[in-house]
Parts: sequence; structure tokens; C-alpha cells
Amino acid sequence: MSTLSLLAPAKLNLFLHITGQRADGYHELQTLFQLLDYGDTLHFNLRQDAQLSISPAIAGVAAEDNLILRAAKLLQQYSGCNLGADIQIDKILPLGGGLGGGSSNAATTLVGLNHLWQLQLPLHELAQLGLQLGADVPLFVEGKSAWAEGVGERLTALKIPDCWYLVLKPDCEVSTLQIFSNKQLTRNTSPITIAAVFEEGHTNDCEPVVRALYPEVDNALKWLSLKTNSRLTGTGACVFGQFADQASALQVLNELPAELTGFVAKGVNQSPCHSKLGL
Ligand SMILES: C[C@](O)(CO)[C@H](O)COP(=O)(O)OP(=O)(O)OC[C@H]1O[C@@H](n2ccc(N)nc2=O)[C@H](O)[C@@H]1O
Ligand SMILES: Nc1ncnc2c1ncn2[C@@H]1O[C@H](COP(=O)(O)OP(=O)(O)OP(=O)(O)O)[C@@H](O)[C@H]1O
Repeated sequence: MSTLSLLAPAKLNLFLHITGQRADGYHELQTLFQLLDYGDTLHFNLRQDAQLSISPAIAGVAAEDNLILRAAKLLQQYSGCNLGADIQIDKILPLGGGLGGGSSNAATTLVGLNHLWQLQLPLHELAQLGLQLGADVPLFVEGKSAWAEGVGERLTALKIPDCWYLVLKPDCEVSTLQIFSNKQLTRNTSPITIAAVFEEGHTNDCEPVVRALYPEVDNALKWLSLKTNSRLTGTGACVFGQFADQASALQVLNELPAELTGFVAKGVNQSPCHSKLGL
């Protein structure tokens, strides 16, 4: 096999609690990660030399900073593999959206090249390797909707009941670092047990800070909460509502005011990337 196309799916944080902060500044989280059947598509073409390329460029991201190239280089170094790849991306996930796009791109690169280069590294080893690229990379490498603790890397796969989501993209980009550095951020939510995961009432501790700093996010949440329960994902900027079926979600999408865009996606318990590779 010399070519491979794989989805790099988005995730939603169905809730996000911040329970503490580590000595290195990173925050301890408890969250429920829901994978979606919607995301970027990566096309890999095998090269017999060790060259790596990515196209098209992502606006505002230098090639050497692109998480796809960083993941590919990391895997080459780690495995000692001397094969390469030309990688193309159909990018539809917004940057700074809280949908985990960059982390998902990195994870799909690790999983895709592991397959194309026939390295046969187990997923848990790729997940550990990927953590240095982003806190959400292990989730996308493992490829299962999950309960997460630590900085998001201690994962327990969970079956989330089938449902559909309307995701709104406010016209702004939120920096994860800016939100985690904010003095007003709640950092001492009491930990819950895994048994309480599906109880109502869990929220996103980043939401008040993001709403105060970004009126676009505040407006999107206000609009969506008139239709259904609405919440921020990650550190934003995207917000979402949950629906029992596709038609109900599409109906609300059709009513969006002109200043908002969005999409409807199905929640999945396994990443479409992993389903395609039979993982
Ligand atoms: C908040 C989440 O979206 C939840 O899914 C993710 O944990 C964020 O993951 P991410 O965008 O991959 O974030 P990273 O690139 O790893 O971190 C960006 C910056 O946010 C801060 N950060 C991130 C994650 C975390 N648990 N605590 C932090 O304090 C750190 O200062 C870090 O330098
Ligand atoms: N391939 C890539 N796709 C997206 N962003 C990338 C990529 N490579 C590097 N980046 C950088 O990573 C930053 C975060 O991107 P990402 O799309 O993961 O944000 P996010 O959706 O807020 O993620 P999260 O939910 O993990 O906080 C971008 O602003 C960009 O500078």
C-alpha cells in the first residue's frame, strides 16, 4: 500500500472540570471526550526517501510548527524509519476552536504513518509519544470516546449513548494558553467519580472566563440556549448543543442568524480513522 486517506475527527468536551494545577503550571482536568464523525481529512502518499511534506499550508502556521510535520518527524526519529511521506490536508476544523483539530491532525499522522510505514507500534506507545505534541493527542491516538483525568491523558473508554450535535463557530479564535493563564479561572472544582459522569449538571469551568473575554462566544451561547442546553467545548471558541436525532439538529442549524456558522455531526464511540484501519 502506498496511499492512505484518513479522517482526523473533532472532539467535544461534554463537560470540563478543572480540579487543580500541577507544579509545572499544567492544569488537572476531569472531562468527558466525545468524538465526532466530522473532521479534517489527511491524504498520505508514501515516499521511499525520508522526505516529508505537507500541503496546502495552514494560514498563520509555519510549516515547521505544523503539528502534522512535527508528528511525522517525531515518529521517524523514534522508530528510526527511513521512509517519508507527502501529506495533503483538507482542513475544515477551525483553529482555536476547542475541537482539538491540531491534536487530531497530529494523532492521525502518527496512526496513519505507523500503518503506511508498517512500524506496528501499539496505540498506547504512540499515545505516550504524542503527548509531547499536545494534551489531547493521546485521546485521538487511542481513538475512543473517553472519560479523562490528568491533563487529559489518563483515559478510560466509555460508551456514550448515540446522539447528534449542532456545533457553532463564533467568529473568533481562543488561545488555550490565554484561558489557562487567566486569574479568574476556577481551578478548584471538587473531583467527581467516574460513576457520576452521566449525571446532569456538570459544566465547563472555562466558560465564564471565555464568555467575559469573547462577546462572540457569549452571543452564540445565548442564542443556542434558547433552543437547547448549550455548552463551550474545551477552551472554546466553539459551542454546542445535543440532540436526539439529526433532523432536530439540522432544523436549528437552518435557523442560524447570519453572523453564526456551524455544522451538525454525529457522536461516535470509535474514531472513523480507527474504524477504517480495523483498529
Ligand atoms: C482544554 C482542552 O481542550 C481539553 O480538551 C485541552 O486540554 C487543551 O489541549 P491543547 O490545545 O492540546 O493544549 P496544549 O497545546 O497542550 O497546551 C497549551 C497551553 O495551555 C496550558 N494548559 C493546557 C492543558 C492543560 N491541561 N493545562 C494547561 O495549563 C499550558 O500552558 C499549555 O502550554
Ligand atoms: N495541523 C494543525 N492544525 C491546527 N492547528 C495547528 C496545526 N499545527 C499547528 N497548529 C497550531 O495549534 C493551535 C491550536 O490548534 P487547534 O486547532 O488544536 O486548537 P483547538 O481546537 O483550540 O484545540 P484544543 O481543543 O485542543 O484546545 C493553532 O492555533 C495553530 O497555531
